[in-house]
Amino acid sequence: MDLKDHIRTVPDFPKPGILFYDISTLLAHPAAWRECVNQLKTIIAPMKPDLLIGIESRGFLPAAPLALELGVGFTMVRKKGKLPGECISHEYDLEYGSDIVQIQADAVKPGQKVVILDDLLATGGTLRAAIELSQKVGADVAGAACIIELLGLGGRDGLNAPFHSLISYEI
Ligand SMILES: O=P(O)(O)OC[C@H]1O[C@H](OP(=O)(O)OP(=O)(O)O)[C@H](O)[C@@H]1O
Ligand SMILES: Nc1ncnc2[nH]cnc12
Repeated sequence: MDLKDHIRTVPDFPKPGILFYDISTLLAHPAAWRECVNQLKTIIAPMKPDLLIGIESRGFLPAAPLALELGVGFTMVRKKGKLPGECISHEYDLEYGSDIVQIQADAVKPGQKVVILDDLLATGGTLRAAIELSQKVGADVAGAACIIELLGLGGRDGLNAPFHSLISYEI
């Protein structure tokens, strides 16, 4: 099965000139979504993670079922102000300005081996921030994976962890 057959592209979303890669159609097709989770499992199981980390919000979608499949916990990296209790923050640069991601302070035990998931890698800024945040709270980041990788933006080059993607597009 070709997962690309189940990714919808939407021109000019969320702004003119952006071609949006929409995984809604993949999620809506149980067999294709099962195949996607299986492919992620094949890549991630050999890393033997203790915990999976999903990046808000579309990263939660592959990370949560995969954690169940692997029999490990799942935790969330979220935008600032969304998580209750004590949180650790990491600020990162955007094209214009900056943003802050957070994780709960007790979400990762020191030295725990984690794998970080998102739906899509573009510039890599979001995943890079999640990797750095995870390392800040003491995680051993064994790897990171996305369903979709947009090539030509150098996204994977700035990542301080082994990176895997299931499908890629030249943009
Ligand atoms: O590699 P980058 O250039 O950082 O872009 C990729 C990020 O952008 C999208 O998230 P978005 O901020 O749209 O949030 P969402 O998942 O809540 O829709 C996507 O889900 C990744 O997290
Ligand atoms: N082109 C794109 N499609 C979907 N999600 C994205 N996140 C960043 N760029 C994106």
